Amino acid sequence: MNRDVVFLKAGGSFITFKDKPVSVNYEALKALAEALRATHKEVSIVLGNGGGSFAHHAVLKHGLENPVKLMVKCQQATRLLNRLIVDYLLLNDIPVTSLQTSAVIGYGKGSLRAFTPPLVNLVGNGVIPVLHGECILTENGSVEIFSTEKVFEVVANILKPSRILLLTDVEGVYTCDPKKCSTPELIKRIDSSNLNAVLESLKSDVSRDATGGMYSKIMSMSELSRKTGAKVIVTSGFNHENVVNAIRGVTPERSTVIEMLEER
Ligand SMILES: Nc1ncnc2c1ncn2[C@@H]1O[C@H](COP(=O)(O)OP(=O)(O)OP(=O)(O)O)[C@@H](O)[C@H]1O
Ligand SMILES: C=C(C)CCOP(=O)(O)O
Repeated sequence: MNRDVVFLKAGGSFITFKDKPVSVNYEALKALAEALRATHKEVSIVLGNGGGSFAHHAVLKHGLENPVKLMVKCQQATRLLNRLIVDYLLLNDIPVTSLQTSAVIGYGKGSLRAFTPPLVNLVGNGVIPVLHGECILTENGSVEIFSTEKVFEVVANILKPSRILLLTDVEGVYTCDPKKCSTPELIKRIDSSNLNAVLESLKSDVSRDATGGMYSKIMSMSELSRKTGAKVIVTSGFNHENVVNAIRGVTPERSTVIEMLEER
């Protein structure tokens, strides 16, 4: 692939109102469409959408029911949000199509497997595949709740990303939850020198949603940066210039960069 591959997550905190079940933030979708319009011919984008007030809400509601019920209700929620996003982007002339995560990633013979030709062919032909966080049924009938970040971990083996961009409703990772504390400070960079301290400060966020909140996001992305050498940028999806710059490889001033280069 001769263009840079960029993994872009439209986080649930950005594209939905996470505290209001089944609610889409259309202002965010508009911002996403504008950023994609400005950049999709320059780089190869793999888009992933988070679960937000759709899937996280479904898991909360059905988490204690039997695994099959949880799985079908969760997948109904992930499918719905993914479709709303894909249809919105298509209406805005962005060449996207949906890839149902649970149809291309699954367990077989005890390990995680991915059927990647559809993904590779879409990206190779200038189409933006839209994957999503998902509830995945295992061989023994249990359900694994996969964040979009985990999906990126799986497909990164095939489609080596040059950079990974996580769009949320806040400008990056702060010293404390900017929606709850009075003096949050933006952490501009996370690397091996401060990773453990940052994770320690995020521990209390683990239980906020079904995939471990900001703590699990940083855990997963620092590991992926370590494995691939890719820079990960967390920033607000609402700042058009920042998002376009980040997709093009220019780190925005108001963002958090996660880079674990030294241990490769
Ligand atoms: N220290 C922190 N720094 C930044 N955000 C934090 C922090 N602690 C908690 N948060 C919360 O994390 C939220 C963003 O993380 P979240 O896990 O919801 O991301 P997302 O990927 O957009 O969502 P989803 O998992 O639904 O896709 C913000 O809305 C913020 O309130
Ligand atoms: C809750 C489910 C099914 C996955 C959500 O994925 P995420 O919002 O990317 O963490």
